[in-house]
Amino acid sequence: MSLTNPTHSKQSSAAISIGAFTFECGETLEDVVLAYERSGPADAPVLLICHALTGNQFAVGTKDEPGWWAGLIGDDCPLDTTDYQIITFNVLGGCHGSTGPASKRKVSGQTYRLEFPPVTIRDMVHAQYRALQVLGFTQVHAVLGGSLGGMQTLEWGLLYPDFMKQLYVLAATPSLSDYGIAFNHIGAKAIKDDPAWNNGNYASNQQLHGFALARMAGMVTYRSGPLFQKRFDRSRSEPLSYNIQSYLDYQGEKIKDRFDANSYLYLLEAMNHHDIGRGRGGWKKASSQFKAQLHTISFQHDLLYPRELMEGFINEVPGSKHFHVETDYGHDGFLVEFSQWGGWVGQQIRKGGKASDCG
Ligand SMILES: CC(=O)SCCNC(=O)CCNC(=O)[C@H](O)C(C)(C)COP(=O)(O)OP(=O)(O)OC[C@H]1O[C@@H](n2cnc3c(N)ncnc32)[C@H](O)[C@@H]1OP(=O)(O)O
Ligand SMILES: N[C@@H](CCO)C(=O)O
Repeated sequence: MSLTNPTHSKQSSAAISIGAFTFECGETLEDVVLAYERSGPADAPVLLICHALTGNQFAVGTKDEPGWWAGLIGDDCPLDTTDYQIITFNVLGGCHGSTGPASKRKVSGQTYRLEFPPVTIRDMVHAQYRALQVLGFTQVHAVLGGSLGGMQTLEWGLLYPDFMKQLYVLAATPSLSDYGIAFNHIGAKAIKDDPAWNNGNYASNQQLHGFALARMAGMVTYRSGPLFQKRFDRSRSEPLSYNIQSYLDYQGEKIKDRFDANSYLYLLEAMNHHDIGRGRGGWKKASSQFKAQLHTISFQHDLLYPRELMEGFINEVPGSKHFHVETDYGHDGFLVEFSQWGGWVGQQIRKGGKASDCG
C-alpha cells in the first residue's frame, strides 16, 4: 500500500493491491488494485461511500479541489469526521486509479481496453470487501451511495449482510428500469458508432464525438425539465443558439477531459445488469434478506429511479426508512442541496443525535 497526496493529517488517498481477483464471469485478473480516499480518525467506525457513474474516490477531495460530497462530509457535518472515518473506493472497472479498461497489463504493458472482463456491481462490492480486509476492517458502521453507488450499497447489504449496521441508498432501485437501460443504450451506441472509437482502440478520448453525445443524453436524464426551465428559460447568448444547447455542448466536451470512454461503457453495462433478484429468486425475495437497517432517499423529478419505484421496494423491507426530497434537480439531487437531506442522514447515523448540516 502506498500513501500519496495526503491533504492534511486526517485525510489521504492511496491505492491498495487485492491480488488475483475472479470476476462473476469467471475470468481472473492477477493483480487488481483499488484506489481509495480515507478521512477521519483511523480508530473510528467506518462510513463506506460508494460513488456514482462518473464519480471517483474523491468524495472529500482537497481544499483546492473539493470532492463530490465535500459539503456533506467534515467535522460537525452530517457525515461527521470527528466521530467517523470515511472510506471511498474508485470502483473496479473505473478510471481513477483502480484496475479498469484503461489500466495496463502488468507483464505486457498493453492496455486492457475491451479485453477487460465484463464487470458487475457484485464484482465491485467483492473487490471492495477484499480491499477492506487487507486494510484490516472486519466491519463498517454504514455503507452509503447514490445511483451506481446506491446499487453497490444494495449489493453490500445482500452479499455481506453482517458487515455493516446501516445502509443508505440514494436515487437507486433494486434493478435498473427499462427507461434507464434505454438511455444507457443511446449513450453506448453513440460511443460505439463513432468511427474514432475504433472498437475500443481510440487514439484519444478527445476525438470521441460520440462520447460527448452520450454524456449530453445522460445529462438530460440526470436533471429535470423544471430545472432547465428555471435555469435557461429559452434564453440565448447567441442569436442561433439556446443556452440549454451550449450547456449540453459544454457538458459533452467536459466528460472527455475527466473520464475514459471504455470505462464508461463498462459501467453502463454494469448498471444495466444490476438486479438484486438475480440468482436470489427475484427482488421481493432478496428484499427479505437484508440484516442491516435500510434507509432510502428518493428525489423529485428523478426520471431514472422514481419515488414510486423506490417506495414500492422499501415497503418490502421490514424496519426500513424512506425520505423523499423535493427538488428541481431530479436524479442529481444526491449531489447537491445537502441542507435538504443531509441532516436526516446525519441524524439516522447518530441514532437521534444532532442533525447538523455544514453549509
Ligand atoms: C456521486 C458521484 O460520484 S457522481 C460524480 C460527481 N460528478 C461530478 O463531480 C462531475 C459531474 N458534475 C456534476 O454532476 C455537477 O457539477 C454537480 C451535480 C456536482 C453540480 O451541478 P451544478 O451546480 O448544477 O452545475 P452543472 O454541472 O450543471 O453546470 C455548471 C457548469 O456548466 C457551465 N455552464 C452553465 N451554463 C452554461 C451554458 N449556457 N453554456 C455553456 N456552459 C454552461 C458552467 O460554466 C459550469 O462550468 P464548470 O463545471 O466548468 O464550472
Ligand atoms: N451525474 C452523476 C450521476 C449519474 O448517475 C454522474 O455523472 O455520475
